[in-house]
Amino acid sequence: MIKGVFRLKPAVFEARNVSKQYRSGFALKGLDMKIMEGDIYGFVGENGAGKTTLMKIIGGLVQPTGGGILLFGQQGKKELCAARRRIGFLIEMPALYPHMSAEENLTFYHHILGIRNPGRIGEVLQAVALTDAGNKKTSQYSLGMRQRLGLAVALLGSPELLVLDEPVNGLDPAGIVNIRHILERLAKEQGITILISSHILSELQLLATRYGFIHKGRLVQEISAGELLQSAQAMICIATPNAERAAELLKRKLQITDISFNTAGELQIPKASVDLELLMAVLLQEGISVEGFNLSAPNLEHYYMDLIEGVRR
Ligand SMILES: Nc1ncnc2c1ncn2[C@@H]1O[C@H](COP(=O)(O)OP(=O)(O)OP(=O)(O)O)[C@@H](O)[C@H]1O
Repeated sequence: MIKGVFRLKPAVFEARNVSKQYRSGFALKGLDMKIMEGDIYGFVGENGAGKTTLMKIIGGLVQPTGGGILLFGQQGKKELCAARRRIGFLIEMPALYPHMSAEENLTFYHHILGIRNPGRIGEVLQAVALTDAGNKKTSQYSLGMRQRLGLAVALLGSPELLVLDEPVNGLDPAGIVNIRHILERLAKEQGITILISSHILSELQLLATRYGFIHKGRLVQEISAGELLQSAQAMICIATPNAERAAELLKRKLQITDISFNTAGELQIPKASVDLELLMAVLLQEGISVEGFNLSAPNLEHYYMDLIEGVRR
């Protein structure tokens, strides 16, 4: 019998018990984390949780005060330096010369990075959908275009890993979707692994294949997109003009305690905590009219809020 060989993808990045202490206190506190080749790793945490600090440690811009990191399995000082050439960063926007075109700006970075392939500038402009605007002065670029140009700079060295700190921050909806499509293509067509932080969780959920939740400098949990979907977080949403009364009834008659209201004023109940037939029967019996009913898929935002609430308790 021929046995199939199941090969695990290698870790591209690993943090082992990483701490960073500033004078003001700890930014990272014994953080462990692993990004596997091919992951689009969504890095989620509130302001000040430590996301940028970790990204800066990956880039060598900040040194940890405890623990250490591995990049592509390498951990010596020299080896980490060499491994960083295989990574593209968009942590802070690279300086762009406003009076120069995108092509000229890229030529400048191309030179600084010592990249030999002259065709690379055209390739990265195409990858970020800026080919047609390549001759335009960057002073005339929108924020979304500038952000894509920043991504193009990060791509110049043909990285295997991209580290992106809130790349859609401040962009309009079209700009956000543009960036998502570009990143999806880079992951799918070029096999680039991506570490991306964002506060827009609904958007991040459309892109990421894995998530890491960081709270006060510690990684609280890692979960795959598949595990998120299988989590018990699917919600039943009920639209009724008598939402308050319905909630009170369901609490009293069915002992359902975790009822909330969404922004549309609908009742929200975790699917796992109800018997649907019984719930409908109670509402109808009590003369509560149900105008709409739907089941919302497990949602990254709910999952994260529940997780963090649990950690805070
Ligand atoms: N250079 C620094 N000197 C002192 N404290 C710092 C420095 N950089 C970051 N910090 C502190 O470390 C903590 C983590 O900051 P960090 O920027 O890594 O968080 P973050 O998760 O990226 O937050 P945000 O989502 O707001 O960008 C914060 O309390 C911050 O004030």
